[in-house]
Amino acid sequence: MLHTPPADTKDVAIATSALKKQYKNGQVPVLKGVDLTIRHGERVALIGSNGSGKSTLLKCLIGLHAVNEGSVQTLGETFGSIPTAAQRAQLRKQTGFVFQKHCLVKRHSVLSNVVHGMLGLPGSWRAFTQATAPSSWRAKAMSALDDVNLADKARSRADALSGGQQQRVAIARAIVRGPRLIIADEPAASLDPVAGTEVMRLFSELAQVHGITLLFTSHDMEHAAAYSDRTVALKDGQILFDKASCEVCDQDLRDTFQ
Ligand SMILES: Nc1ncnc2c1ncn2[C@@H]1O[C@H](COP(=O)(O)OP(=O)(O)OP(=O)(O)O)[C@@H](O)[C@H]1O
Repeated sequence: MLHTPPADTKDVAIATSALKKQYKNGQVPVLKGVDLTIRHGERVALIGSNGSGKSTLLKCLIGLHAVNEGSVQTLGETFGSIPTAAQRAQLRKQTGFVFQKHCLVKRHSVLSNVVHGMLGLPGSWRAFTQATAPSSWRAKAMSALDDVNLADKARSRADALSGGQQQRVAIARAIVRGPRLIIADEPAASLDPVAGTEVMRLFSELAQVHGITLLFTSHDMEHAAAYSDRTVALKDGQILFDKASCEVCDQDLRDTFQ
């Protein structure tokens, strides 16, 4: 069952049409015609077996990978193969990324790591550390740290924090510029159950409070059910189902992972 696309395109955060992707060294296409529409403010979980193409799809949506056929529209930027440099800059400005490996600069302070979220903005060399950043950026970074309940750790070295805390810093770094979209690839995968649940809860709440569109991948079906409005399942390079997360049943999951 596929989700009905919104009638009004201004409601659309992400839309793909017959998206196909095959890696140059790949034997078969990874994505074989994906039609996906996500409205602004939706929280969407992308699920599927290992190798089903979830990360590839995320990268195509933000222009990190070239698309072979079909088109992508992300935050109003429409592109075929890859976005232009100007489109990429627009996407970068409005999108926050969080990955399984949070990639913090270990020897920098927590606050500096959040200020790094400003990189890519005009004058962004000043985001190299919190010391060179304008006070308004430091204030935004402190506010983002407050959002993830880590304001008291601002001066700590990043590597002095636990894995779960470091992932919360990565979330603060992703939201510091006030993105319209957050793309998160298995954000809780390397965390213990308690820290993972806390990270997902924060993500979902922040997205809801700030009206951010959230698209995340997960192998944890409890996370997908609890922290998204919609679940999209990928199988064999196509969407197997796309439905309200509260309607996903055991049979859907068996069909996805068998
Ligand atoms: N840069 C690349 N070059 C060539 N093949 C790739 C590349 N990235 C991914 N692939 C292949 O594309 C397929 C889909 O990979 P992808 O990482 O998108 O899947 P996934 O659903 O995110 O998997 P997982 O759940 O294991 O993270 C796999 O067969 C993978 O080997």
